[in-house]
Amino acid sequence: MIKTDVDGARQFIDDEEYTKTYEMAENAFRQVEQASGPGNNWLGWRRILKEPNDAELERIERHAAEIRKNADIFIICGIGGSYTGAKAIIESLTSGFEGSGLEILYAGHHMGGRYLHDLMEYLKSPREDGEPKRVYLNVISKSGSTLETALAFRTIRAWMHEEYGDEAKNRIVATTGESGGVLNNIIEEEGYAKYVIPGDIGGRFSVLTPVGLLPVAVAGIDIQTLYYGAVAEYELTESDPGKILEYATIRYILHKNGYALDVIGSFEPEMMGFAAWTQQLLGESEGKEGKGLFPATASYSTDLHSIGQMIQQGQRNMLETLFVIEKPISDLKITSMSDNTDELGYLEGKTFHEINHSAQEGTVQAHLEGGVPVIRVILEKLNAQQIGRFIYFYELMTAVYVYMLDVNPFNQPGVENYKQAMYRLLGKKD
Ligand SMILES: O=P(O)(O)OC[C@H]1O[C@](O)(CO)[C@@H](O)[C@@H]1O
Repeated sequence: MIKTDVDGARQFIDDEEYTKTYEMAENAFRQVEQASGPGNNWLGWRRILKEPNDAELERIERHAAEIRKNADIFIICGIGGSYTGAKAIIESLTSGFEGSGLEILYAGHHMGGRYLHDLMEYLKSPREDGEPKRVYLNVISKSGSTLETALAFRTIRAWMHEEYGDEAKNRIVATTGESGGVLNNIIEEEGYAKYVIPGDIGGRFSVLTPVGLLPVAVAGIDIQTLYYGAVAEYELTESDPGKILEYATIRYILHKNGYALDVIGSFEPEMMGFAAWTQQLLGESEGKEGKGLFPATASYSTDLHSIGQMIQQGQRNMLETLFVIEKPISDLKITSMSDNTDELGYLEGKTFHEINHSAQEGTVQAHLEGGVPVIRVILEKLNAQQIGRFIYFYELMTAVYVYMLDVNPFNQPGVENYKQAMYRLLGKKD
């Protein structure tokens, strides 16, 4: 199960205030459970774990196996919740140094012209053996109209049709809402394979739908284990939500007492994709009506040598969340050397994981002394089962905590503002 260590935050909180606020967390959990809070038609991320759709999981596995067999490159084309979760899972469970095999690339998550130009050049360039690259594309957009994604999709699919002719339609997969929107029109016209994003699940809560599951399965990750990890966490927290309520209570009290930032990070670089995923999950859910903790991210030790200074001695308005892995998948012993010119001989016999652990403990001690409350969220091991649990743990914690703020966790009205201003400048007709 997902464990937490909140001692480093509780010391900043008065016991009486904690007990009183915990009751609010219980009420907020009841709102989620009974679907009685604002945005209660957006709770499909719970429904899918209560009633798993095994037929869909199997369809995704079959399709992913076929893509893995035939593709050199698989492009995930989406923005926000349409790609962040898959990227986080893939980066956490694959090493990035596999070398040969299927390459996973991303598009549609920004409008950088150079990036897309260079990506297209790369796709067009032949493989080492001189053969053309076999490219597959998964466009993921619930609305089907997000401009960043739609433009990248237009660019890549136009080239794929030119390059592969009729075969292109077997290489393009679309994941979108049940009906409506231009993407559904394109799918109908071209005959692309389609996966549906359920209407009651918003983008940032959609990683355990085909949005995340198809790309993750294509990356060779066992989606059954991932999915049923989330189911296990769902079942556990239905009867025993204590850890979630504790976490939400602490976050709520710190927010109420004037804290403004949550610096989310890890000493494990492979968890940083999840820092980005959590950033969107929390940010779009709580940042409304003048409320919310700004979710910043920090990768350690790297960022101890940049924003570490600020965390230690800057404005005292931040808490810190650390994702911890107890047992590493793999580890490395410090190299033994006959001489000790580099004066590191005292570390011989230790592993990098052990030393990283000391770096983490030392940092937590320093940050606590510097007045920064620290919450640790702990995975026993980095595997598909624990990651599935972690995903649901955060989804539920987010919903409970945001209900405590008396805010609808499931909409993001503010995101429209930049779109409208951009469309005006681009001269889009209504
Ligand atoms: O899947 P779509 O409709 O392209 O939206 C992408 C993302 O944009 C948002 O609606 C706003 O950022 C996110 O919630 C969503 O994940």
